Amino acid sequence: MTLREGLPLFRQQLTALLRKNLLLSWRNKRATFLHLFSSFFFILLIFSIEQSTKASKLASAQYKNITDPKAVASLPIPPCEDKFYAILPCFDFVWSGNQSRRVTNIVSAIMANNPGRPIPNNKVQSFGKPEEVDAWFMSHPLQVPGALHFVEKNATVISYGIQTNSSLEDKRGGVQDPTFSFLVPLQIAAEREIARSLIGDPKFSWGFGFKEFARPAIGGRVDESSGLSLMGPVFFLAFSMFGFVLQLGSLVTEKELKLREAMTTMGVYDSAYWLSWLLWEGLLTFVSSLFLVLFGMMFQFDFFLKNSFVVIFLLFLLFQFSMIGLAFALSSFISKSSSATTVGFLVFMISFITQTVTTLDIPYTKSQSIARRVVWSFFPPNTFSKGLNILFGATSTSSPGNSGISWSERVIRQTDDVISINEIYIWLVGTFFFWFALALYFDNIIPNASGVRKSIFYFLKPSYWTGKEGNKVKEGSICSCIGSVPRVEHVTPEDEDVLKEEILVKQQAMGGVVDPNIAVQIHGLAKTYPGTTKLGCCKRKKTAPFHAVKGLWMNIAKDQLFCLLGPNGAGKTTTISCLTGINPVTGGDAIIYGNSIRSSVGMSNIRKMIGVCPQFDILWDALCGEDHLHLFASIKGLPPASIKSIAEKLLADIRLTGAAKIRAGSYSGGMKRRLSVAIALIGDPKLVFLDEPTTGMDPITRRHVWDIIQESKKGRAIILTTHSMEEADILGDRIGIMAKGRLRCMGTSIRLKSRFGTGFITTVSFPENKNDGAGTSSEPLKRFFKEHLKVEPTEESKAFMTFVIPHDKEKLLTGFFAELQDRESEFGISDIQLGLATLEEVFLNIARRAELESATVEGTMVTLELESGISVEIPVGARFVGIPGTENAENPRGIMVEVYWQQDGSGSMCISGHSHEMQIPENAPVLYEPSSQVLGHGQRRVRGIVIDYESIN
Ligand SMILES: Nc1ncnc2c1ncn2[C@@H]1O[C@H](COP(=O)(O)OP(=O)(O)OP(=O)(O)O)[C@@H](O)[C@H]1O
Repeated sequence: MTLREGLPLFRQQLTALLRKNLLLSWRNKRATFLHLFSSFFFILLIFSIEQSTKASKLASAQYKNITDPKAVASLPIPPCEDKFYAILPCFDFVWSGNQSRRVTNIVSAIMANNPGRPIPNNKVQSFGKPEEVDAWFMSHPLQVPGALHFVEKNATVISYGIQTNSSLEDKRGGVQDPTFSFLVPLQIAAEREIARSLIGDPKFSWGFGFKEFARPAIGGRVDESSGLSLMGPVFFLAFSMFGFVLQLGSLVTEKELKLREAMTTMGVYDSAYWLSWLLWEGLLTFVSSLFLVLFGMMFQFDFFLKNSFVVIFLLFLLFQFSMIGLAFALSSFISKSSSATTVGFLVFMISFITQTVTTLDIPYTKSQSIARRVVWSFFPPNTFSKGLNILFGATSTSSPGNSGISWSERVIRQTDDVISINEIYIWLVGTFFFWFALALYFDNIIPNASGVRKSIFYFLKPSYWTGKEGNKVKEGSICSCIGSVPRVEHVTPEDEDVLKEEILVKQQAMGGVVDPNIAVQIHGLAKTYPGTTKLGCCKRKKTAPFHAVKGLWMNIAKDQLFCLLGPNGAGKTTTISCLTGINPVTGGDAIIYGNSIRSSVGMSNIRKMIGVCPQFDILWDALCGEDHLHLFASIKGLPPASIKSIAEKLLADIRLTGAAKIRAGSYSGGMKRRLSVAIALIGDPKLVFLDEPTTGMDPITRRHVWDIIQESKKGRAIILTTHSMEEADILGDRIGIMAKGRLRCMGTSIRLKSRFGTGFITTVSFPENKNDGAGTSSEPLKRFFKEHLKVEPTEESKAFMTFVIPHDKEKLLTGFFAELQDRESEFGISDIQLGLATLEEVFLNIARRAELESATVEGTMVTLELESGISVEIPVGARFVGIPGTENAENPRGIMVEVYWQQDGSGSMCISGHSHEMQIPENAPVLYEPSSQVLGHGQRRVRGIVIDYESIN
């Protein structure tokens, strides 16, 4: 099948990615709805607040037309608590002139004759001079609304003065005018009592009336946009945060779940990836901005009605666009999608603070330097709030004209302004490009989910632009110092088949021989994860380099399934990651269908011909099985007309037709694995990597997937890793076992079993009614095995006895078993079974040897508890262990035991038991002898000697 390339592939990928974004938004309806329509709720909220404020204002006299003012005849001195802002305890008034008896009497009369409410003594404070009152005011602010100052000039003249706070005070829609609330009542009272005192008639009185002007409502009408202008900037910012956080979350999720990496492995163009997000978010932003302006107009806000529609719409649209750029840039620094909301909230808080500053016109005034304005404007919420300021100012009832800003007026700077709406547009577009460019840069230099990044000056290298040189990527964060990576020491393989393969590959590589039957040729592939030194604030964290793969040499033929086995941490996944370009190699190379994995051109060719089923399912929870296959098929470049039928066939093959339209998030583990296998097989790839494809599957499904894999072998090479020996046995044409980063053996299943298995396993069964047990009557049978084959039973019970017969006895087996069969009744045998060792045994043997190899270097010991009660320290993986101190005349070299090993749940080697004690043969070489027998705290503990018994047996 011809896959699409170049521009047609770019277009196809872009369409598929846009469709994916559409589906994700559609399936995440609640979030998308909020993104698009939250403006309605914000506008409704502002409208409601404004309406209630307006209603309370209209209830106050200030906002009413006074056509027929009422006269007030009596204005008593009010209690000080009536003052809007009074600090308690307070005084109704204070006075000075208390050295005059006459004045004191006048004040007493003012208090006693206050209409409707005689003033008690504790509500009045007296002083000698006005200066003393001023001094008292300084230390008692807001404790009194007014003061009277009396001077008795002579017997017929008493002068007085009044002090009140002259500012008008507003409280909950009411207005308190100090003149009429406090000044006039004090004046009336003072004049009344002075007159009575001078005239000498305590009943003297006169008529008084006070009437305010008939007037229209103060300010004409309530400013309808006051609520919007106050709260709008914050609300609009909060509204734009929905899109910001959702965008950030989507990008980080794709990175965190390695979905982005999976698409890259499938060959997605970075340009298509970014453009798809940009177009989709741009569309959502366009619609949400449009709705915001329409809702604003619907609620009849002057701001939306008087300013030009296009002017407002563009401000919201460009602001949200520049926030998309900022979200793209920040996404590179976040590795967990759960952090997106936190980052969004942080950006909102910062924006809120800077917006408040911008509302005060800082730094957009002539007194501020241009540099400060430029720096300030790089943060989009700042220019946005300046734009809102200008537009609110243009429609405020307090501004002359208040007719808003038309399209043609956008270029005009308003009086005292240093920036016009048009310049704000330019800033928003500029900052979008600035943040977007930074996003692309950060995307390349910040390590991806596999810890891989480009050099910080990658864009300065011509090879980046021409794509001709190596696929140069680095590992580790940009803040960590990576030490020099030590070379992997070349070790000649112990296994003759591995050595033969290495020599062959080297010869082919040197001679430039390209065998047409070879799909993958691996040349000394090595991978070392660099040790890093992270400089924290308090300490330095250092990790040593780790050699995960230490030089692999092998050929993988076309039409062959190569099965890579190995314990946890053997380096299987790392090998696959290197071959698929996810991780850069440290040494060596691999040629896949003639393309080097070290070249970026080679890698992009390789991506077109491989399929990968990663170890962990990389799927979108919200997309269904069918969506995944359509998306990856499009990314691969399959002709659009064929995608539907190919997806249907693959779904049928993996038995997911019924679940094709169900979201992958609700699939079982096995269903997800099957979908991952199907994704790997899309587009008929020439090389398929299957990393533990059947993990988590039930036995029936597993067999079915084996059938699929078996069928897919035709015409392609498959590299499969697994922990299931049965799977390897059934599927693997060739099996390689890796341990500790090295290939330990390779060959067909039979070859491995015969070379690395302990030999032939014979199980002899006894009839059920045999009542004298395995004791005495089994002795002749044991003797028969011992005499002919020199083997003892490894397991025995009433029902059966198992013997392991070494390979070197193979020639004797025909005669031996013929005689055994003839003497069945003599030995009381009911059945005899003979088989080769299992692959599991081979695997354990190889893993054990690898453990022993590193344990002897690193000194990793475990304790073996012998049945005799002795504890022996032995290296992990040691099979035959001699016990020091057991030497005597009968056993000149002492005794030894065979240690049985198995893997625990985490894949580590642990002791499962040991054999009977036996004599160490004279000719058995010592493989490893510990340097000291004395261990910690002076306590004597025995350290076992590792005997190479296998070499003589
Ligand atoms: N990014 C990394 N940095 C440092 N060490 C790593 C990194 N990735 C893997 N390793 C180490 O490399 C070794 C090989 O890992 P790898 O995943 O290839 O093993 P594996 O054979 O696939 O094991 P499993 O069967 O558990 O998947 C392990 O010891 C692992 O801890």
